[in-house]
Amino acid sequence: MQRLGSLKTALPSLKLQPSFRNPRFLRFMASIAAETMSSATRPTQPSRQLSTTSGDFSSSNSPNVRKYLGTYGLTPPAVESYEVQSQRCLRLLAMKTAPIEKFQYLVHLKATNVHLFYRLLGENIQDLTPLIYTPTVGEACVRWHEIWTQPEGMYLSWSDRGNLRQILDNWPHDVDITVLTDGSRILGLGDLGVNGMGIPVGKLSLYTACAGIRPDATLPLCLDLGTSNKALREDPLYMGSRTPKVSAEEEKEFLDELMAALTDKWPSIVIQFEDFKNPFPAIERYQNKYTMFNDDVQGTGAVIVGGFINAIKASGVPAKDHKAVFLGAGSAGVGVAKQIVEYFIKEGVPEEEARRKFWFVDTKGLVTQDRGDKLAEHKVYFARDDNNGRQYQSLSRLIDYVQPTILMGLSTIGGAFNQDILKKMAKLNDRPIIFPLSNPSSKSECTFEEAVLHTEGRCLFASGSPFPVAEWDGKLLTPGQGNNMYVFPGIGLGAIISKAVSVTQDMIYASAESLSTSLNKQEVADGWLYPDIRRIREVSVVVTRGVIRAAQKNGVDRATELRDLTDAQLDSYIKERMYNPYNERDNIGNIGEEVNQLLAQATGLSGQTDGAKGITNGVAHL
Ligand SMILES: NC(=O)c1ccc[n+]([C@@H]2O[C@H](COP(=O)([O-])OP(=O)(O)OC[C@H]3O[C@@H](n4cnc5c(N)ncnc54)[C@H](O)[C@@H]3O)[C@@H](O)[C@H]2O)c1
Ligand SMILES: O=C(O)C[C@H](O)C(=O)O
Ligand SMILES: [Mg+2]
Repeated sequence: MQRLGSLKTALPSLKLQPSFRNPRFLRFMASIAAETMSSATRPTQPSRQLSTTSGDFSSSNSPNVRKYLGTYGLTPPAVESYEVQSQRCLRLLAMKTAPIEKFQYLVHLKATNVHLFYRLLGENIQDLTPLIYTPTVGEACVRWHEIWTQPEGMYLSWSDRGNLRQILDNWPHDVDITVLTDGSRILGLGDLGVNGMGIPVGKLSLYTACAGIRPDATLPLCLDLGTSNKALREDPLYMGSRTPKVSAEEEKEFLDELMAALTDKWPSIVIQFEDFKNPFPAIERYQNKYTMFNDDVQGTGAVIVGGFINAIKASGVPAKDHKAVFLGAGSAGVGVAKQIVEYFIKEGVPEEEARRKFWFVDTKGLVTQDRGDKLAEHKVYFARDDNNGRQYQSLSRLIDYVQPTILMGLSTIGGAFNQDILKKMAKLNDRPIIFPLSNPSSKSECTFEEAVLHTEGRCLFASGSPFPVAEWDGKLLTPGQGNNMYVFPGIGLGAIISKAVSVTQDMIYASAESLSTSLNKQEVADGWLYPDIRRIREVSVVVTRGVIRAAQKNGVDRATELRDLTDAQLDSYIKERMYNPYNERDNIGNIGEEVNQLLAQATGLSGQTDGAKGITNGVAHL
């Protein structure tokens, strides 16, 4: 094994860039971070009113503090309130026309002023989420090698095996949660190699925005195990290894080492698998040994069950009478169906009967036991044996044969639910359940507008990517967004707070049930399947509580002292632990101490306090 010293010089350093070692630059950055902190002094949510306070001695970015820092004169004279800074950001965003430009601006904002970024995101979650996450993150990943400006996470290559534990020491913060991808199935866009880093970065921003996990306690992690994407391998700007993807067996070896290394370095770490092209059954291999879950399989299953419970109620058809056709039999499709089976069982339907409510279609047509190919292991459970030797290649003919109440799309085939298919579903059902779940928007099996039009406004709809409201018969209809962002933040936070040794299936199922109960009266009255995304922090508290209770029931919680709390007490406990960019200042103490900490931290001259962490995060992520 290579010694750490030589390894560090051999690897691209994840530590501060050279400019960070320049004391003047550091002071300058410290002043920007202080600017962030100064706008974090309000204990309550900011008013919308603009104010332009200047010379405020109590502000940590006041002229006096600037003098103290030696940065007086290096920033424009005004001491700006958060509202003014926020107005500028929103204007800058509005000036940019293409979503990818807006994405780039937000990346820059997060890197230079992290607390401002999270306030802006929190206050504009509905508008900004599609820019930092699905669907824009899809385009960002496709073009990652062209638009990349600064490191935002950690990369581990196949050639690093044997040394993974030491490399983790290069990460400058303590980590509560990591999102890990090998880039091999980025949304429905295929293998994008290390360009896939956009996904862990985006998901972890949502962990912070939706569930209040501190930004500096998150680790975006991208595995560089080669890529099957030849065009990327040959692109001069590609930043990963230019080798074909390693085999499934090799990837397993690599992940075995990585899982052990991550958990050795940060014993309570929660590890979320994301956008893997299902190389091997990782959940079965790791779920009892580490605190891990696969968001695409388990998170998606949970979020769909959450909305599905409400769709079933609204459909007027009893659970036992539903039949589902799934286009796409990959990890997400099968993950969703397995959790719906669990729901049916809880509703009193025997497992065998529940299993037989599903008809899966993949590239070869209906998944049957006798179609003559060797089925991938995960498809076997749902393979039909009652097709009397008939193989269905066309979705349309399968719908005629099955007469389903539910149509789900996890196929990555944009537009697959065409007019013919949607009209058939409308003819068969009063309230057809139509869930086109593939991402990003270009891969969605249909749009909301199409679903509304061809079902005459009767569909119960949820998509993976966001769609605008649509009008039918003079009424504005709102689409549900069945995206796992409703559950993974709460699953992660629940596992962190309960210090769970593993993420059990009951914890995942609890996230679905909690989500389904989190709609308020108005949302229920309006027939929504999911709560308003603007309430996501409240919803995440409910989901987190459900996940913690399930961890306690399963006895996998290490924070056993939480067992005695009432639900109300547990909610308060959760909320108190959520990162809140408005309260950052509260952690800091007096300004002189804050500045000392900041400079000490930025120059690496002393240890850090919790308060300083918030500031250094603003600095170190530049
Ligand atoms: N809504 C959400 O929150 C959410 C969550 C997870 C995944 N997804 C989306 O689901 C999609 C699939 O993800 P996955 O992990 O299952 O991928 P996957 O690659 O494992 O599975 C894709 C499946 O689609 C099938 N397929 C491909 N072309 C087809 C065709 N022409 N006809 C029929 N079937 C076809 C494949 O055979 C495979 O079974 C992706 O677009 C992903 O973005 C959405
Ligand atoms: O990333 C998303 O938006 C959802 C899901 O994890 C996916 O892979 O599509
Ligand atoms: Mg995913």
